[in-house]
Amino acid sequence: MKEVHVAVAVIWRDDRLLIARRPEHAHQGGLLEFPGGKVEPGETVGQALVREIAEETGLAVPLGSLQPVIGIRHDYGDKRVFLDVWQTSAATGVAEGREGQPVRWMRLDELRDHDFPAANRAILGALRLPDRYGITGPFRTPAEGATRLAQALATGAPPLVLLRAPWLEPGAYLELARQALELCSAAGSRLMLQGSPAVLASVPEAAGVHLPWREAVQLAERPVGRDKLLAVSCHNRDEVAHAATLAADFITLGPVQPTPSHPGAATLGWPSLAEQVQLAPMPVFALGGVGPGDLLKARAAGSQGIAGISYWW
Ligand SMILES: Nc1nc2c([nH]c(=O)n2[C@H]2C[C@H](O)[C@@H](COP(=O)(O)OP(=O)(O)OP(=O)(O)O)O2)c(=O)[nH]1
Repeated sequence: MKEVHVAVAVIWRDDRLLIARRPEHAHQGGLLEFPGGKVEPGETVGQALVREIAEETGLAVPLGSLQPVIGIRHDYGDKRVFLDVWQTSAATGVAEGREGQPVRWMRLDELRDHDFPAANRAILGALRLPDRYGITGPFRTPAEGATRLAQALATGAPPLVLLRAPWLEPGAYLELARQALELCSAAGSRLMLQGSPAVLASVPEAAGVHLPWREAVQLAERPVGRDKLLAVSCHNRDEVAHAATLAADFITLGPVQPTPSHPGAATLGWPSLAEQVQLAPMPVFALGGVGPGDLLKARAAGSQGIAGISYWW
């Protein structure tokens, strides 16, 4: 079955995005969707987006305002699609359903995964995730960890933080996790715990659990509910495929470049990262030797953003 290249538009106006309902008779009919449609032969994805947005909603979008969000390959059984998702906040005009479909400006927190086609889960996931994922760096004791975390958060809190301390005893890690939860919540950051799914069961207020590869490889299915985030550390395409089997909400992939925390480790480089991101059916954070200065490069490679220690710790 040939893959259909679909241009999908996330159109923002203030804090709302434009949502349409697919016609009942269409493929995935009756479900909600982002405006978009097939990329016609000879068209770039940008041209397809500008055309589809105008045809379906009456809005005008400047080509240069479109920014990549994520690319999702999905097999519906009766149809294989590559959803090429871009966003803009520069659309002008009054939105109307030009093809008879109802359209509505909705807040992100109003959108529920199951109202959309299955492939949209990753799109909504990407929109809900930030472009910076801060990982905690070296410290010795839980007390020192809490002090260092408070300092780091004060100098620029990443919206999503991973508490990484594989050298702590399980009890000490949980003690620190409870403190970290309070610190992060006061700083407006969400906290991910690192380790086995059991750590999340012990501190269920955390946003989710991030599995190191050595934990992920032991699992055959998603170990936590959909109300929590599941992340996996991946280093190559086989690991990305396994993370997909576990239905991970996002992954980190790297090291992209040499990094002080893992000296001598083999690096992927940006071109190889971009190739593997293409295959990943979930948002990917580029990890290893990257910081906010690499955000444009990371986004151009199709990833969600950057993850790292050295830039904030
Ligand atoms: N526009 C859009 N399509 C989506 C989304 N999510 C998703 O899985 N799709 C799928 C459903 C369709 O199989 C395909 C888009 O097809 P389309 O909307 O252009 O339909 P079309 O009329 O050109 O296609 P067809 O009926 O000629 O086959 O992508 C989404 O959020 N927006």
